[in-house]
Amino acid sequence: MPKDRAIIVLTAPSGAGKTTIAHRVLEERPGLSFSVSATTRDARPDETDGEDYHFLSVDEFEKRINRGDLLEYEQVYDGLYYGTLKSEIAEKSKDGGVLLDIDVKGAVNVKKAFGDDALVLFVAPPSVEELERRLTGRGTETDDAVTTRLARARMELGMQDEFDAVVVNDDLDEAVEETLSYVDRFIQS
Ligand SMILES: Nc1nc2c(ncn2[C@@H]2O[C@H](COP(=O)(O)OP(=O)(O)O)[C@@H](O)[C@H]2O)c(=O)[nH]1
Ligand SMILES: Nc1ncnc2c1ncn2[C@@H]1O[C@H](COP(=O)(O)OP(=O)(O)O)[C@@H](O)[C@H]1O
Repeated sequence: MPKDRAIIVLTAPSGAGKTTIAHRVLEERPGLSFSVSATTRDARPDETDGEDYHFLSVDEFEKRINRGDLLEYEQVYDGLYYGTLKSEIAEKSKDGGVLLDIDVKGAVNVKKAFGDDALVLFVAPPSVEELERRLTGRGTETDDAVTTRLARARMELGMQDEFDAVVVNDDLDEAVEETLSYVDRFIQS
């Protein structure tokens, strides 16, 4: 029987490919909705406010924290805030399931909050060298930002055993198929 509430989390070091996989999963499973996080980082050229993120000022983000609007939040890089809005999860999790693309510490917190109602998949790069190539190739970060993300990635890769399953994103199509099979099994369980 399908679950009453389904929360699916893709987590990974920056550059491992979780956003790419998340977009593919949402195309393949239109019943799932995306949890649009709030952030204080600037939008990238290909991002849309309200679709990829809710882009907020620091002031506005801190007001939301104080109002208790956030399920979880982290200052992930350079003091930038990222967080999951409770309002994104409340309805979407019951209505076909919700997909979150969040950092590793946030994923641990979501698992603690939702237990068996949450499936947390860790997307791993095939190697740290390939992760660096992808981060550099994406061209959205300065060299300093790439260095910061790689340093954090080493810590995050050490946490992969804490999650429900690990998907190695080497061949993208295979990683998408594997993710879909975990998602389908979870939603039907
Ligand atoms: N804890 C938490 N992390 C988030 C949230 N939204 C995004 N992140 C994470 O913040 C990190 C930086 O995201 P972003 O700037 O989009 O960079 P990218 O992951 O390298 O594309 C990534 O690990 C995201 O998964 C959120 O709502 N909560
Ligand atoms: N399997 C893959 N093989 C090669 N490049 C990939 C693969 N998956 C993603 N990429 C590329 O790697 C970069 C980082 O992917 P992205 O989805 O933005 O990562 P994340 O959201 O985890 O930071 C992007 O340029 C993306 O096109």
